[in-house]
Amino acid sequence: MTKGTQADVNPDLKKERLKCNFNIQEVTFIIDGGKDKTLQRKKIEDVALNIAASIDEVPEECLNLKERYDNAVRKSCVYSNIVKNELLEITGLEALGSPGLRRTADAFFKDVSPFMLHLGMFVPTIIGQCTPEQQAHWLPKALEMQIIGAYAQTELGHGTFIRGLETTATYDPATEEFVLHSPTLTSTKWWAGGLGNTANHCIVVAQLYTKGQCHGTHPFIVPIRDLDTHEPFPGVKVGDVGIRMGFNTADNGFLRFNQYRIPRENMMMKNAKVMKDGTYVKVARHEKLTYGTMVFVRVTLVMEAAFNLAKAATIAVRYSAVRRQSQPKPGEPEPQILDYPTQQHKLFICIATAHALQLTGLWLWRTFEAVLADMRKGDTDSLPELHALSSCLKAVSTSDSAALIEQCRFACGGHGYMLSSNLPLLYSFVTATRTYEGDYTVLLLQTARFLVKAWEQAESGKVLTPTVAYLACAAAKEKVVWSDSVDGMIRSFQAVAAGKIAACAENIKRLTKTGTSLEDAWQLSTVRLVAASEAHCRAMICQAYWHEVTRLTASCSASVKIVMEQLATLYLVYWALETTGDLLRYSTICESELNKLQLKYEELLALIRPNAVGLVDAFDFRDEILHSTLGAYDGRVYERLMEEALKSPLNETSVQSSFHKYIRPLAKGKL
Ligand SMILES: CCCCCCCCCCCCCC(=O)SCCNC(=O)CCNC(=O)[C@H](O)C(C)(C)COP(=O)(O)OP(=O)(O)OC[C@H]1O[C@@H](n2cnc3c(N)ncnc32)[C@H](O)[C@@H]1OP(=O)(O)O
Ligand SMILES: Cc1cc2nc3c(=O)[nH]c(=O)nc-3n(C[C@H](O)[C@H](O)[C@H](O)COP(=O)(O)OP(=O)(O)OC[C@H]3O[C@@H](n4cnc5c(N)ncnc54)[C@H](O)[C@@H]3O)c2cc1C
Repeated sequence: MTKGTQADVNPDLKKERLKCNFNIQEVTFIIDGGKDKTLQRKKIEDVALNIAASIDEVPEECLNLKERYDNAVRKSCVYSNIVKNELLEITGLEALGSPGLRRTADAFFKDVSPFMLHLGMFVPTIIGQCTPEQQAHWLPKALEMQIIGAYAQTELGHGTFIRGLETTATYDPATEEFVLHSPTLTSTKWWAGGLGNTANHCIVVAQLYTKGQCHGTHPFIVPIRDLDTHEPFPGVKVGDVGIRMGFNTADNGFLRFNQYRIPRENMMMKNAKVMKDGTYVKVARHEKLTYGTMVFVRVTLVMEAAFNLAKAATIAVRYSAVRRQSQPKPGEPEPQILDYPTQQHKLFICIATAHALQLTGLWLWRTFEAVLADMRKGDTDSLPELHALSSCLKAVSTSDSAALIEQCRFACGGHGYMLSSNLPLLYSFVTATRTYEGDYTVLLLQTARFLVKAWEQAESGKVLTPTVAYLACAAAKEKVVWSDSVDGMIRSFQAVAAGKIAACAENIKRLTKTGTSLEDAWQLSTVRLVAASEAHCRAMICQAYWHEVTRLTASCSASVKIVMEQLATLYLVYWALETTGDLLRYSTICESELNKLQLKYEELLALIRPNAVGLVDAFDFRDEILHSTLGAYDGRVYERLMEEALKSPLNETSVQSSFHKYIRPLAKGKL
């Protein structure tokens, strides 16, 4: 954070900080994943943010589309040099996935870097899908930025259904090349970030044909532009997909091939190979290992959702401490809007959800690393559970984060609608995460497949994997008695999930018994399957969040333990109240217990209130990263709004030329 002098700080914010009764730094360490991680992040920020401070002469939003793109490329090059020459020295290759790097990127780009997919997907796919020899060839070039890559999987006609992709890669043994082709309009690659004008290489996911047989989709590394002239190669047609809701500096592109040839070695061959004579050899022990990059990105998106929500919560809570409005008690001063329980209801769940997603995200990351370690030993048994876990957590975290960021904007009233608050841009960026890397509904249905199978295993008394172990109690018809203790609430959320999964399985069984095909029975059950999957995911987040809070605060000061537990309890109670219908159906909760729960919720809001600003300070965002007139550390909201307004190009002259061209002639009847 940029603290400035105490004298500059808004007096209400100053008082809030004095009220805070826990050690902010201890909470920062928990959120970052440990003291060492915080120190490393701060080191990275110190190096990168000095440069970022002077990177934009004109506010990004005042530039036209083309200028914004050029400016984003300029900044991406400056930033890449910092990463390459300074930041990677701090942490080594590990820095690529470090929170410090993610945070400092936001100081450079209010929107998105056209290089984001280079580091976000191109490099990870080289690491995940190439043989060691291929990695030795491509990785240094990519890390040195000698080549810039994109990830082109989605086509105009298909995004979700990967097996339906139409681009073909046909092996020609005579020349030992693959021939890439886009046979239809709908086979045009569409959406890839960085592809339109920036990338000179691209990972292309295409249907592989060899010896006249199709072997399904496989990834290829494809040079698409000349490294010197940057002109597209003959046989390649590439461009920008047009203006989008957000991501307008991300350079999302389209790509078509006309019988375009690449060497055989450009097939990414870790999981499958095509030999010189065209023989296809499967290496991987699991059918879906070519989907590995998507699983990796889904895992990282859970913490990405937490990060963006934490930014929005910081902006809205600080603003709510500064903003005063209305006069509920005659003759008394207008209260800070943060004192209204309805405002606390809008905002404290945002802080709690940012914690829940961050701690669940860290736990998921460790699970991912453990599965990778198993797979290196040839054991893919835990992959289905990881796919089910990462699918639903990606879906629910991105959806919750987008909805709550919009809630933060509502909580800031009219000023939240200003671009300079940064809430609109944050929302347009995050709402895309609900769609990309697997649409919300589609991913929940993937988890549902796993859950229905797990239910069948539970019913037949088989041992269940850890994340679905709770199904055993439901299958054994054990009644869950409601209790508002933390463990009691988690058990009840699990009972809701189990009840919904059981009802889906029951419905599918009923339909198939009466002659409906399994596919149709599944489709007819999908509305409930999505709801069951979401309930499972919510129960899992509640359990992981509480477990992590207990574990991580075991050696903390008492006040930190208290405030972290208050937030986690608030999260559980909030979701119990949001899902009362489900609890009434699947647990023993009754009306008096619901009333008690509502009171508990209101008490928690009051308990958290004095620590609200301290809690968002603990996210430790420097002003250069927040980019917000409403959320800066010093709370000089009105001064900053005025300063930004004066930067508008419409304030450069007191009279616009349009007055003389149109308004005056209109008034004079001469138009
Ligand atoms: C610096 C800033 C950083 C910011 C963040 C990073 C930036 C990133 C920015 C990103 C920008 C955006 C970038 C982008 O957007 S890149 C494009 C992303 N695209 C997608 O995500 C497409 C989504 N679609 C799919 O993933 C598949 O088509 C699905 C999964 C829907 C179906 O597929 P398919 O039709 O082939 O399969 P099936 O349904 O017949 O199921 C058959 C079986 O396969 C199992 N199965 C399926 N999948 C997996 C899996 N993965 N691991 C293990 N197993 C898997 C499945 O459970 C089932 O098992 P069973 O039930 O039969 O036992
Ligand atoms: C900002 C942004 C950046 C992107 N970047 C990239 C990139 O770099 N590279 C890349 O390859 N792609 C990229 N994408 C594409 C993205 O991955 C796809 O848009 C996403 O996977 C969804 O696929 P779709 O667009 O085909 O949606 P569709 O699948 O057509 O979805 C439309 C609707 O149909 C529903 N639906 C579809 N199938 C089913 C089903 N089986 N059952 C029930 N409902 C279903 C969905 O729930 C949704 O409501 C990007 C997209 C965006 C928005």
